[in-house]
Amino acid sequence: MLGRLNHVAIAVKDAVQAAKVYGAGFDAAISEAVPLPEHGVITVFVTLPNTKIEFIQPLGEASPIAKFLERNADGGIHHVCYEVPDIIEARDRLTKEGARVLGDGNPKIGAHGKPVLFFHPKDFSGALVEIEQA
Ligand SMILES: CC[C@H](C(=O)O)C(=O)SCCNC(=O)CCNC(=O)[C@H](O)C(C)(C)COP(=O)(O)OP(=O)(O)OC[C@H]1O[C@@H](n2cnc3c(N)ncnc32)[C@H](O)[C@@H]1OP(=O)(O)O
Ligand SMILES: [Co+2]
Repeated sequence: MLGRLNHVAIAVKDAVQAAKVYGAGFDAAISEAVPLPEHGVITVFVTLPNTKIEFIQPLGEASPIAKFLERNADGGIHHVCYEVPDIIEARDRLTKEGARVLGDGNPKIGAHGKPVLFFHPKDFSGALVEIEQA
């Protein structure tokens, strides 16, 4: 049921600035900054051969990453995103195992135009986990 590692997200104050060193230092492909108001973030993606780095910057007053950045002023690894073949089946299996799905439990469309869900970090050894419909 577990697919590819779709991305590793790093929360930062300035996503464009944070991605610069990846472009200049690694000659990596950097996306445009994309605001996702429904998720309270601006995203900038760095493409790797086998996954992506997702830089996320707070957007709006109620950004879910605001407190994370208060705790980690220089930024920090925020979440990992795994692809799953069937997001509803994955949600139901994980909640049956006791993992707490965040929000109302219904998938929302994420940065790649696919349904996504998040699970509480306390149920995944301190790591915030996102799943994305492959
Ligand atoms: C979907 C678009 C895009 C995509 O890829 O497609 C994105 O990924 S958008 C990403 C931004 N959206 C989200 O992160 C949604 C899910 N996140 C949340 O709902 C919150 O961030 C939440 C509930 C995980 C934490 O919110 P907050 O920090 O405001 O809550 P607390 O301060 O009460 O924290 C509770 C507890 O969890 C620890 N914590 C918080 N964030 C993380 C984290 N990223 N990794 C690990 N642990 C985290 C925090 O330290 C608290 O622990 P405690 O021991 O109680 O102090
Ligand atoms: Co993400």
